[in-house]
Amino acid sequence: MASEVAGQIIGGTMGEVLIREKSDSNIELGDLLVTGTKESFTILQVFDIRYGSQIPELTRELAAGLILEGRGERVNFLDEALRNYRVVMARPIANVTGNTVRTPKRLPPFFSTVRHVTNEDLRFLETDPRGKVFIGNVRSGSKVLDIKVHIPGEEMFTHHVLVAATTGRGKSNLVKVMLWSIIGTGKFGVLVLDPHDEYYGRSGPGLKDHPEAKRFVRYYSPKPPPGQNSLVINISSIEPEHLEGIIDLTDPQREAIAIYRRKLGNHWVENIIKGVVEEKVPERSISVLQRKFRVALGVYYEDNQFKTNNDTFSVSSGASTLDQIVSDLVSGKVVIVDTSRLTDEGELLVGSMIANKVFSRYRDAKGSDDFRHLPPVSIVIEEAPRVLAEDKIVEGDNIYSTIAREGRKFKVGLLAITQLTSVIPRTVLTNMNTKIILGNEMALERSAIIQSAAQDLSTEERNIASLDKGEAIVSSIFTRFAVPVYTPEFEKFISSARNVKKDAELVVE
Ligand SMILES: Nc1ncnc2c1ncn2[C@@H]1O[C@H](COP(=O)(O)OP(=O)(O)OP(=O)(O)O)[C@@H](O)[C@H]1O
Repeated sequence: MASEVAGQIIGGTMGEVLIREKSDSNIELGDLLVTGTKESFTILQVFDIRYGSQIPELTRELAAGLILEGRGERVNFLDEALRNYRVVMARPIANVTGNTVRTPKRLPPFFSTVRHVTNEDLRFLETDPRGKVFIGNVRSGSKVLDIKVHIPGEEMFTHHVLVAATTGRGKSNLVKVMLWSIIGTGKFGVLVLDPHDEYYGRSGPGLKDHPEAKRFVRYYSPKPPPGQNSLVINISSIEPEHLEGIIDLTDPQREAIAIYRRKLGNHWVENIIKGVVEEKVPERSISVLQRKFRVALGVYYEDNQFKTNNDTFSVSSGASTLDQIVSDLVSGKVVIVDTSRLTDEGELLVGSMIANKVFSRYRDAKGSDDFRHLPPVSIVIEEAPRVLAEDKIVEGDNIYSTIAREGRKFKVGLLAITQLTSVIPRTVLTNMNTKIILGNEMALERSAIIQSAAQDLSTEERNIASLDKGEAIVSSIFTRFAVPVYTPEFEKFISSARNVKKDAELVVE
């Protein structure tokens, strides 16, 4: 990228510095510009561009008319580049002196020149990647720089992450790249509830292709490939609280459940499904619960036997699956649970059961020596409003909202992926301290994200609307400013990552 002059500051305010663009410098929306010296400079980000002209509008209109009507082949303006130009609006986002980065509180000198950012300017963003999660390369507009952005994993995971974008902008791709970068470290347990079965890579590239996958990736599926694990969960592991905020229940149904649980212990679900009548429980409640369990668990009782339509919930096997998953997480593995054959409720219930178990394991250990050695656990949940939307939380706290609120204390976090941010309550959103914002054409969604971001993104509206696949803005309390990044396409990323020796990636400033 050229380091020559790209423009000159001609006025403005702290929130909107006006720059006249040099005619050939091709400044784009989202570009990072720099003003100052090598040792001490300000980075500005472009958020809008407009035309400027020295020629009165009426004259321009007349000239255009002459050209358009075929009478002005020779009409042109004296010193075209001097008289017509573009004015760029940019916002100072960081003051950099050596390795110290500050939020700008002063305007750059009036009339100073600006240039495009270079790799050298951003070296301060490169840190030792150990214990950190790779998000992508710094981006200036649509130009990708050779600077990798890593965020400290423990802090990021336990303070929750929100990945927001409309469909097809690369949310899953980004999360796959992030997870790839931590596999093999053993420092984090990550549970991926995968409703589209797209993380492991059953029939294409995926996390299974990581060189350390054998030791650090576990795949649970109703139809596991050789060497992986069956996702079979015994229904006797279900506790009434696992259903909260996941299956809609009325008060009489809750009471019925409490009676079955008290009288029949772990066999309560099985007996409801079987239709065993309990005193004081209206038959209607039982039949409604049977129907709800049939939808959520896929288990029903017919011809004197239990039947299942998804092979995941079982009456006879799978008693140790949850413990196995928790033990995988606690030993720093990425656990992918293929929930593609389950209904929404079934998937959320599986997640709720695992999350509950992890959460109580960590809560019980809190304060002990054991706790210090437990790795942080992050739970990746696609279409997060299914459990975090306002109405889901009002109905009754579910484990996901509990984790969003207090998981940090216990080293358990959420990585929530969503197309809809606006339906998630502000209290939950503000707890999500890293937001990775990909393209979004819906104004309402952009504004929900902007309002809850860690940095002031009020000028980013247009940028967010114009982001292409893989382009994102990372707003986090762990970055000094909202960093524009490009996350590579997973397939390309892993083929280059496999060619680079791990150590060679280690760039220490
Ligand atoms: N950084 C990228 N560069 C190029 N192509 C990409 C990039 N990220 C994603 N893609 C491609 O875009 C498509 C959609 O990506 P992805 O599934 O990650 O999006 P998504 O936002 O998760 O979509 P959905 O909401 O439907 O789950 C995929 O075909 C993927 O290969």
